[in-house]
Amino acid sequence: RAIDGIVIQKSMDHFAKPLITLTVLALVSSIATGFRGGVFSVTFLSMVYLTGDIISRLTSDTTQVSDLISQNVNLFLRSFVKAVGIFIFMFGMSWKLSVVTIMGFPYIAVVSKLYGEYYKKLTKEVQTALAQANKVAEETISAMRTVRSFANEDQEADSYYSRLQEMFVLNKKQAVAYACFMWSSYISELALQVAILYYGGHLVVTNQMSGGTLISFVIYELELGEALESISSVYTGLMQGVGAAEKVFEYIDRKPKHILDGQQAPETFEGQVEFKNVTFAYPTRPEMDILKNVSFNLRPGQVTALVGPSGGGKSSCVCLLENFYAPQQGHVLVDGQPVNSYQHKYYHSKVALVSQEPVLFARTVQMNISYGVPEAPMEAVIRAAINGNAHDFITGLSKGYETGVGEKGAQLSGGQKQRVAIARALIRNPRILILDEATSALDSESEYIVQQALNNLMREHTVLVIAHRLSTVERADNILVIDKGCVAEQGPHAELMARGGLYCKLVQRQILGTVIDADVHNPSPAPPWKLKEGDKESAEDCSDTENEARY
Ligand SMILES: Nc1ncnc2c1ncn2[C@@H]1O[C@H](COP(=O)(O)OP(=O)(O)OP(=O)(O)O)[C@@H](O)[C@H]1O
Repeated sequence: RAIDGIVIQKSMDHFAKPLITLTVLALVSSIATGFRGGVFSVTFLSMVYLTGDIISRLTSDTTQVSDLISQNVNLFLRSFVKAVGIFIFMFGMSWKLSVVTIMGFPYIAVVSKLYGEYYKKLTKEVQTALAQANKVAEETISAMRTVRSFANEDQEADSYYSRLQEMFVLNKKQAVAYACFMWSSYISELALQVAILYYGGHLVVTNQMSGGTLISFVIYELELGEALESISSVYTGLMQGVGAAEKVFEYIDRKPKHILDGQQAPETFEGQVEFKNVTFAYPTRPEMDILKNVSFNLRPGQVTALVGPSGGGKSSCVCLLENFYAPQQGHVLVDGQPVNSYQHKYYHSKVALVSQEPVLFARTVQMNISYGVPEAPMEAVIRAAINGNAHDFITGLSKGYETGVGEKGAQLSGGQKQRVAIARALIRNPRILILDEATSALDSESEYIVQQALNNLMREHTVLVIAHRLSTVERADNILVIDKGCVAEQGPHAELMARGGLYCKLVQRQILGTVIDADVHNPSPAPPWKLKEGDKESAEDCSDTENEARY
């Protein structure tokens, strides 16, 4: 109208009115722009806040989702609203020219759809390749000493490089797809402009349209082209975000196979454990039964030792008692109730595990001991450390209980880590204590002291010990020999020795090994654990070559 006002009517009045309208619209539009920016910032800040808890696990994917979506949804919405608005104006000006414009749309839509799908697929593949590359890097860095000690740096670097190469190939495909898409959208836009000018010129020449209207139409068409262009470029980013989001939601939507929804939290918890005809296979290998119809009892005040050949299923029994998995058949009962019927937090405040290779967290010693019970007072932390024979070495550290232990406890020695882990178990005063060769990394003096502390605990608690060193289990009230997923025999040490079965053979193997060791390397001192004469004899009695080979 402004153009027609000057070019055709040649009147300032006709020109001024649309100019005022333009000014008002510009003002309103700038306010709307500010509002849009503000609303988006707030919305996406809260989105990042919501994804914060999973960000550590899925850093790159979640960051990509929130970055790409926050940047692109904003632009996409603006361009979309703008394109629709412009189109309505164009239609109001000349439906004929608008029809010419629309004719180009199906082509643009089909190309965008195909491109979007392809780009999304590539993005998912890139995410997977990146995750694999990161896995290699993470594993190598966290196991740097192992890599060094085998001088395998080059192979690890090569393996990382080959994963990056895979990603690079995918990135190149993305770049080619983007180039083709851009090329086709520019061509289609250009073709559209030529068609509009050609047909519009014809309409003006035949007096079906004023020159000013054609100019406005062309200006709108340019704006429309700009809006469509930004929609298409944003579309790439959005598809990338959607691809990454699908991966993130795959994780979020994963349902745990073993659900921790137990509700029971009784006031008294005695710690009577019963494995009742338990058959168990790991979910990753469902066809292979690791435990077969296993039944046994653990009683409060008693120490039960699990022994047996490697791979027999001892740790798997611990996993079931810790409620990490559910058995396929049979029941794991504590005080007559299935372990999964107890409330998760409650159960693990009553059942504590000290594993063979305890994992500490990159926090202070005090935080590691009070892990899971952050409200525990300092006195309780110190008491637990004293009972675990860790107090002396902790007070000798530069910052005492405030000393950081490094990633996975790497700044402590094996024995120190184990003592902190024992203190971490003792602080909760558990009713059931599971010790997986818990004293294996200690020197004989520390072991003696820790053993004393554990002995005191053992009188009131249900204790399950997994031991390879038979000296550790000699004193147990009951010994369960687990072999190939079955309870091969059970009873106290003397009874099993007299029976002359598998246990006897295991003992005999160790005694002979130790005696030979002591003779060869260190003829004078006594072996690390004391043998009674009778044991040695009975052990020799049950020697047999087939079992020699197995154990
Ligand atoms: N997460 C797992 N997924 C699949 N199979 C597993 C898993 N963990 C252990 N196994 C298999 O279960 C069997 C029993 O393993 P388990 O760790 O219970 O034996 P173990 O008696 O404790 O052995 P060790 O004395 O060597 O520690 C082994 O054959 C092992 O390969």
